[in-house]
Order: sequence, then structure tokens, then C-alpha cells
Amino acid sequence: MKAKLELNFYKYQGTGNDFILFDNRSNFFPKEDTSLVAFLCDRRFGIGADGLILLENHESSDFKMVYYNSDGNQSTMCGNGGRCIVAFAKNLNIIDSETNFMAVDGIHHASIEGTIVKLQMIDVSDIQSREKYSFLNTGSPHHVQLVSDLDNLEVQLEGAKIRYGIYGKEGSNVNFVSQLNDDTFSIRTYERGVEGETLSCGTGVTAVALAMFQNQKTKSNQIKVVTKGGELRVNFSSKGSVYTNVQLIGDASLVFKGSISC
Ligand SMILES: N[C@@H](CCC[C@H](N)C(=O)O)C(=O)O
Repeated sequence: MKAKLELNFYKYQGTGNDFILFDNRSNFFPKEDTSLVAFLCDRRFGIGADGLILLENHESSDFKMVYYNSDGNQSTMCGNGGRCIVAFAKNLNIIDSETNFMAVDGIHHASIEGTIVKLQMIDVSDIQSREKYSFLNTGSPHHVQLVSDLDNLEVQLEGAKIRYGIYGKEGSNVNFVSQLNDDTFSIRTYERGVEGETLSCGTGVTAVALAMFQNQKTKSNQIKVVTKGGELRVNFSSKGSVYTNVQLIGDASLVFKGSISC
């Protein structure tokens, strides 16, 4: 029989994309236990979240971010999770208002003012544009597709079709987009690893901003993206099809903290 664990956790959200965070600087968390992570993220039997994040020590930056999707598997970069871990690190007094931290896709610079976190994302130079959609990697893989009736779209159904149909086993996150005005887009995202629609996806929001600029839907390099969980901003520099200084900006805050025995 397994010994019971008593785990102290924090729950954060960034535009409604919610995460369980652990301060794992003492390495207490059983990192290979996929079913434990899936259980903690379960909204009926566990705490409930779209993902789980460990804050760990790192030799040459302020901390390291380890990200798991709610299916229990470690995955690629999470933009909203990145903003939440910055707010968490500030709460734990590990950082003040500026930080550099390590994530799966490399070092990220970020700053925090109140509950607004500005997170630098990776540079992007490969946007594949097809007739009906674009595909790019902003730390995680993203399919971006303009649709005519975003509100009534069956995101669960259509997202799964694309995630498995076009991208196979590896999969992709899938973003459906509608243009609201010159520099503002509304999006709904199907997330790989959650296998459903989330209220917001930071790498997805970033992908939409860059793909819309690349496809000349906007001339602005300061884009507003409306998600179901609130508004995010993406600022960037561009030279040809190379995007640098990509900043994801928006709210990230503590929802509650607690302990769970499992
Ligand atoms: N919610 C995230 C994306 C998390 C990773 C994604 N589900 C994947 O596995 O590719 C975000 O805010 O970027």
C-alpha cells in the first residue's frame, strides 16, 4: 500500500486558464507520477485545473518551470502558466518585479506590476501558411484558423478533428479566430493534453497574433486578443517573417491555496 501524501498547493489563473502550483525547490514532488498529476487536475475527484506547474531551483536563473497538462503528462511551453509562475515566484519572494527563468523552450524574461505579467516568448521564424489555416510553434504547436461563426462553433468536436486528423499522434493545439477590428481578434482554443476547450491559451493567443500579422489581416504589431477568460495583449517586432521581442501581457492571480491528502 502506498503511503499517503499531504501536499500544500496554490491555485492560480491567467485569463481563466487555471493551474495548480507547487513550490518544489526541495524536490518533494513525485515528478514521474502521471496518475497523481491527472488526479490533482481532475475537477471532480481532485483540486481541478487545466495543468500543473512545479517551481524548482535552477543553477543560472531565478527558477525553473516544469509544466504538465491535465492528462498528467509533461508538455511544451504554457504561456498563461508562465505568467502564473511569475506571480507565484513574486508571492514566494523569490523575485521582485523582473525575472529570468528557465522553461522547456529556454530562458524567459518577465516583469510583473500588480497582477499584470509581461512574459517574453520565444522568437518565431517559421509560420506555415496554407489556404485555410496557419501552423506555427510559439513554444507549443498551434493551428490557427479563421472561422465565420466563432460563438456557435463546436470547438470540442472541430478541434479534436483537426488535432488528430491533421497532426496525428504528436497533435497540436487548435485556435479558431474571428477578427473584431483592425488590431483585435477573438479566439477559442482546443488544447492538446486537456483534450478540450480552455478559457484561454497564452501560446495560442501569441500564435494568433503572429499568424494574423503574417497573413496581412492586420498591420499592427500590438494586438489585442479576446479569449473566453478575458483579454490579452501581444506586442512584437518583425523583420520579414522573423518575429522577435514577442511579449504576452495580461492578468495572472492567486485563486486560493490549500492542502490535499492523496
Ligand atoms: N495553456 C497553455 C498551453 C499548454 C500546452 C499545451 N496544452 C500543449 O500541450 O501543447 C498556454 O497558455 O500556452
